[in-house]
Amino acid sequence: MKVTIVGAGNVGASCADTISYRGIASEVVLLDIKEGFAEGKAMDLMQCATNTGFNTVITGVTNDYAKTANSDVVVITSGIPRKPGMTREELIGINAGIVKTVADNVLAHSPNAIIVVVSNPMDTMTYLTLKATGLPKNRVIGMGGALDSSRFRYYLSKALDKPSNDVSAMVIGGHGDTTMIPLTRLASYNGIPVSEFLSEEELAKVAAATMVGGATLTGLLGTSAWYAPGASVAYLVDSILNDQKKMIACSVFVEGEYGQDDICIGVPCIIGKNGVEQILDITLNDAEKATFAKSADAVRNMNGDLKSILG
Ligand SMILES: NC(=O)C1=CN([C@@H]2O[C@H](COP(=O)(O)OP(=O)(O)OC[C@H]3O[C@@H](n4cnc5c(N)ncnc54)[C@H](O)[C@@H]3O)[C@@H](O)[C@H]2O)C=CC1
Ligand SMILES: O=C([O-])CC(=O)C(=O)O
Repeated sequence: MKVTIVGAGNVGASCADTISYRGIASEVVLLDIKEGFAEGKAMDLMQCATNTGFNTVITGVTNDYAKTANSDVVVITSGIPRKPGMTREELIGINAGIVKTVADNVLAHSPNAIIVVVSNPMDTMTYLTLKATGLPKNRVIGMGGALDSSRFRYYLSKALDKPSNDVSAMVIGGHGDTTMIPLTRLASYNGIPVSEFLSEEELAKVAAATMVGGATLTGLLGTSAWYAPGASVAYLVDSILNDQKKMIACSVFVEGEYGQDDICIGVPCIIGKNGVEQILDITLNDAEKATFAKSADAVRNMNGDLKSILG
């Protein structure tokens, strides 16, 4: 199975690292616009093979889309990341043009690929990719919920003082500092509601920390995070390539689910070889419904900024 990752920067390279280390794909092509950069990243990663014991072949190319031909999955991480103090939404001006061009280029060589959109603002870039390419909605998937949910589980595990992998929890809604919806009511510690162990106040703190999880890391690192984002993309790609049918919160095109239409927003999805195989339209309580509607309004509002590029 062949995966192309466009953008060999922090997230793209970290994703290639996890995909190869875990043997998720037999072939990974890293493509970047910066001369020699993807070639260097691929060479560095391939020199891990004997020490970590993987057999994936990673190739790096400078803007040569012919080398990406017949990819099963294409991951788009090209574009700029935010700096401390910025929102993801502020990246739209530069990233929209990059994402649209990249999506057109990859599809010219891999017409059957499933596209995973990572570049920010991710929900808007996912919508742009879907509308600009005309691909069926099952083949355009925005990655945000997998990462936000892993951060939610991390913060819950710290509050509970228990291992992250014993915590089950999900974040839906937009992938933004104010649009994310950590579903606290449904979070559990090995099947036991976390409200058995944590007060409402503690849970509110966990939810707030989750929502600004990306901003916190951007403040610490000077640019946005990459290890957990890369691993989250790899997790999603694994479910597609190996038809695992995992339930992952992804930004996908909704048509009536959660009372919304004509936006891409984070909802629980079954992810398999056909991409988005099902959207789980679960019952939210009144407060969650109101928060989801507000999140959807913000996401829809951002899509308005795409008018000039979508025509
Ligand atoms: N959806 C999510 O959960 C997450 C999204 N992101 C987003 O992912 C994007 C990438 O972040 P990083 O890897 O940290 O940035 P980075 O700056 O390390 O890497 C981006 C790469 O894209 C390349 N690039 C720019 N224009 C290109 C083009 N037209 N064609 C090919 N390559 C091109 C650059 O040369 C650079 O190497 C950012 O927009 C960031 O906000 C980052 C983390 C999580
Ligand atoms: O915070 C950012 O800008 C990058 C991102 O989307 C994340 O790490 O969640």
